[in-house]
Formats: sequence, C-alpha cells, structure tokens
Amino acid sequence: MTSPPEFLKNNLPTSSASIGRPHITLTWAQSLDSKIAGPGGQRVILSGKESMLMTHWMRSMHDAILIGVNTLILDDPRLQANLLPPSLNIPPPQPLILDPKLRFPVTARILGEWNTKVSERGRTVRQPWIICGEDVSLKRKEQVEIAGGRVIPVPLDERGHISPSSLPSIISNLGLKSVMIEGGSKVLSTFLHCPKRHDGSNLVDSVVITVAPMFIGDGIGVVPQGEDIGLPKLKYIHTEIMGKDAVMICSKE
Ligand SMILES: NC(=O)C1=CN([C@@H]2O[C@H](COP(=O)(O)OP(=O)(O)OC[C@H]3O[C@@H](n4cnc5c(N)ncnc54)[C@H](O)[C@@H]3O)[C@@H](O)[C@H]2O)C=CC1
Ligand SMILES: Nc1nc(O)c(N)c(N[C@@H]2O[C@H](COP(=O)(O)O)[C@@H](O)[C@H]2O)n1
Repeated sequence: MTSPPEFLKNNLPTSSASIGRPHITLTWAQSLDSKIAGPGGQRVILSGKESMLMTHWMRSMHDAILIGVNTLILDDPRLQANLLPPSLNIPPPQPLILDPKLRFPVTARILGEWNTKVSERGRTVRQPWIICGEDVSLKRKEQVEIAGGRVIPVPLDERGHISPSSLPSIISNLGLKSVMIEGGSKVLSTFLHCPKRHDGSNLVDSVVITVAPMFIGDGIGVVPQGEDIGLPKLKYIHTEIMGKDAVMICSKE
C-alpha cells in the first residue's frame, strides 16, 4: 500500500503555485448505500483507522478545512490533524464554517479547544473562522467574537447561501491557498452542482471519496433528496484500498 502522503501527493494537485487561485478539494466518507450519516444526521464512523489517517494527512495538506454549520452543530467536530505524529510538527488546517445566519453555537468544541488549549495554538488548535451573511446582527456577531470565534461577513446569493463561485476570492482574501470541503450533504451538493468558472475550468479540482463496506439504511445521503438530478460526470483518477475501505480520487469532467 502507498503511504497516505504519497497517495495524496501523487493524485492531488494542492499546490496553488501553478494555477494562481486556491485549490478546492471536495471529500466525504460514505456507506455502500451512499449515506454519510445516520437518521436525523446522527454521526456514523464510516472510515477505518487507515482511511481516517489518510483524511488527517489530507487535512494537513490543505490551508483550510471547510464544513457547513449543520455539520458543526450535529457532529461537534475538532477538525484537526491530530492523528499525525506530533513530532512532525505539521500545522493544522484553518477551520472555516459556512454559516449564513450565524447559528454557530458558542458551546462548540472547536471554540472550547481554542479558548482552553492556549499553549497548543498554531500547533494543533486554530481559531474557528465563521463565514456568515453581511446581514447578521451586530449583537450576534459580537456574541460569537467575544466567545472567541472570528466572524467574516460576506454577501449571500439569492438562496441565502454562500455561493460556491464566491469561495475562491473569499479564500484568497483570507490568505489561504487551498481548501478541503468536508461536507455535509447540503454543502457537498452545492459544490458538486456548481457551474464551471468563466475560463471553463472547474471550481472543484479534486473529489476524494472514502467508501466503507457497510450499509446505513435510513440516513443522510451524499446529496439531499431531490438534488440528485444534474450531478456532474466525474473523471476517474485513482483508487487505493486502505484497510477495509476504498478511497477513490476523481476530478470533475
Ligand atoms: N461522512 C462524512 O464524510 C460527513 C458527514 N457529514 C454529515 O452531514 C450531516 C450534515 O449535513 P447537512 O445537514 O446537509 O448540512 P451541512 O453541514 O451541509 O450544512 C448546511 C448549511 O450550511 C449553510 N450553507 C452556507 N453556504 C452553503 C452552500 N453554498 N451550500 C449549502 N449550504 C450552505 C446553510 O446554513 C446550510 O443550511 C451531518 O449529519 C454530518 O454527520 C458531514 C461531513 C462529512
Ligand atoms: N473521513 C470521515 N470518515 C468518517 O467516518 C466520518 N464520520 C467523517 N466525518 C467528518 O469528520 C468530522 C469529524 O472530525 P473530527 O474527528 O472531530 O476531527 C465530521 O464533522 C465530518 O466532517 N469523515
């Protein structure tokens, strides 16, 4: 088996030097029946330890890791690269939360760790940055900032979303060169469906899918019900077996 960093370096173009814009990787772990979580959004451990380690390597190879606010609320994730050996001193990615209405709970673990693990700041813990709509109230913005989050207001699209096409400039303006988008299903769906850029290139550079040999049944699909029409064709790049899981890398055609 190729080592996770080798596998990623060989198949993922995460260096922005050549294209002059941020690299965007879309990734998720799914069951054989295309579910990413259980009923009501209950978190399910799909990845085995080998593919989970690969995911943490992938996190460390991107400047930022992005999730939707529902994932933050439902999973209360840490979004670090803490499975990598600490001796490597690899800085963790910058967590970004897409949160148009600023629903971010100030009790989130990611914020608690930022506030309490002061000695680990920059090494394993980063301040959560929350991207919200420009129309959120000053009071709510202050609440989140006082609790320790950085709030970044941006214009919203007609659906009240942070438009996928606006992400590259948001990312660049924040000084970030690559972003790994981890979900959940609503966010994955909008980025899978997003149109090409003006220059004909794809907004999403790579798609990395971990497939676990299990069924979930009732649960949250990779894309929400009704949004499975018009999904893009993917160009196959490579598959690697990691423990019990298959990890496939594709790009959009
Ligand atoms: N197995 C896996 O790899 C992963 C599973 N999950 C699961 O996904 C579930 C949550 O997924 P969802 O409920 O679909 O929520 P989500 O995490 O996709 O968040 C959706 C929210 O993000 C905001 N948003 C801002 N800009 C958006 C845009 N451009 N497109 C879409 N949403 C935008 C909106 O407020 C929207 O309601 C959880 O159950 C979690 O466990 C989440 C990540 C990875
Ligand atoms: N790669 C992967 N495999 C799974 O089995 C998962 N459930 C997920 N979920 C994603 O990872 C986040 C949790 O991260 P932490 O371990 O807390 O750092 C979760 O919020 C999903 O984005 N991913």
